[in-house]
Amino acid sequence: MKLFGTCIILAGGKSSRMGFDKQFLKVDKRRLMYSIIQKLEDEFDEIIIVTNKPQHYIGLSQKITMDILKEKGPLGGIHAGLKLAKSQYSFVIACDMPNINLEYMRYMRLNTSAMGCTTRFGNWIEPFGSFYSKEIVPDIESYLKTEKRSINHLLMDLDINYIEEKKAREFSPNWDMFLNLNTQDDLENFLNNTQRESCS
Ligand SMILES: Nc1nc2c(ncn2[C@@H]2O[C@H](COP(=O)(O)OP(=O)(O)OP(=O)(O)O)[C@@H](O)[C@H]2O)c(=O)[nH]1
Ligand SMILES: [Mg+2]
Repeated sequence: MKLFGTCIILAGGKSSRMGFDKQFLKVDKRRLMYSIIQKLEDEFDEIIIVTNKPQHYIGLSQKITMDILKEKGPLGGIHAGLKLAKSQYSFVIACDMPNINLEYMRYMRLNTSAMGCTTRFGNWIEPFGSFYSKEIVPDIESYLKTEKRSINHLLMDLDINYIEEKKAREFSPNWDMFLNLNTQDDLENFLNNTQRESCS
């Protein structure tokens, strides 16, 4: 089995804060999902999209799958993706992340051990833009049998390698590599900032 061949993109959320389904989010008239796929496809042997609307991906060469454990939030998506993954570790990202940093992904890949690698920010961890091992599938299953849904909380009990904030900021001083567009305001700010950058 390959160690790092798989990337999982989560696209099965409710987008309740944004008000429209974020898997169809467009930036500069282009689907953000397609930009994310393009950015990552040379880095991974397989890309798995875990979606609640598979009919919208017909014709794409990526692997499309759905949650097995439904209505459980992102951990349900990670679970379905890891089960299908061909490699031991998968890089897991969200469909609303426009600034994925490939340099940092490669750094994390080199530092992934045991059950995965994620970034720590004080007591918080960044659950997306992290590597997780297939090994954690049974842990997710037993965790989701309880009422709990928090990725942070689950990871506390697992043997994960953490990259500390200081190191991560060398790659992204303002933390924008973890930006995720949850609200209309997030989207507007992002569009304004990128326009400003491209004008300067
Ligand atoms: N497959 C799958 N993905 C999910 C699920 N819930 C959230 N996600 C994805 O997880 C990522 C992070 O979730 P959020 O940014 O909170 O998105 P969301 O849950 O759709 O948005 P809100 O309803 O506003 O919280 C996004 O890529 C979502 O599509 C789920 O139940 N299944
Ligand atoms: Mg989000």
